[in-house]
Amino acid sequence: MIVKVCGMRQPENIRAVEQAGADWIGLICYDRSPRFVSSVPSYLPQHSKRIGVFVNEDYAGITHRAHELSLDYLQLHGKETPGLCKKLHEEGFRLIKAFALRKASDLECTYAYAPYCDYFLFDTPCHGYGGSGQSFDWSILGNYKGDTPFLLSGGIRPESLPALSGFHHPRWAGIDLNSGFETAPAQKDAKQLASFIEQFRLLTNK
Ligand SMILES: O=C(O)c1ccccc1NCC(=O)[C@H](O)[C@H](O)COP(=O)(O)O
Repeated sequence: MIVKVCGMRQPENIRAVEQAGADWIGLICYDRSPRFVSSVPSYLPQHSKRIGVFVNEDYAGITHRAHELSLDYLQLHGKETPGLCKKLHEEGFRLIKAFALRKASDLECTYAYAPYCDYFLFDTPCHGYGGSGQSFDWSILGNYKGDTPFLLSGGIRPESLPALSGFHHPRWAGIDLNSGFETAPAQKDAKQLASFIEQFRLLTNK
């Protein structure tokens, strides 16, 4: 299972979260977020994959930051079109498309993105696009019949372990952690994360 820790910014905290066992570390490239990464941190993940999170950014803006931060994956978290995903995919970028799920029919639009995306990320609808700390009804995912693997996101916190151990889906590939492990915006509790990640791996056996 992939464990992504999103919304990181501070160099020493990035290093600590990497050592805590995060497979992927998310850097928010959206200037309206309290977790916005405005410049290049003096330490960037060396072992964890680097994920850049974008909201309704244009092609030039995305590719500029992808090169600047040497991103491994681009997470598109807004209303990006399948056409933009196609263009980025054809340029060799690896993509994660995020979808906010309110109801089962919200899954229908995911299929148009499947040819261009390596992963989907299913999150909670909210005003600011992400990092809300709220979870959504995971039972909706029983209706997801696609082949693209997905990360479960939105409001996952230390107390979520029992619910995660009861969640099953053939395309479930990992979890995305953010505000549930924060001491301040973009500042994560690395000790709490290390303990959670260890227990999650034991529970899911992966
Ligand atoms: O984290 C943000 O501030 C953010 C802002 C705008 C778009 C996306 C954002 N975060 C992306 C993520 O992948 C979050 O981890 C995801 O929304 C879950 O966050 P949380 O509910 O706090 O666990």
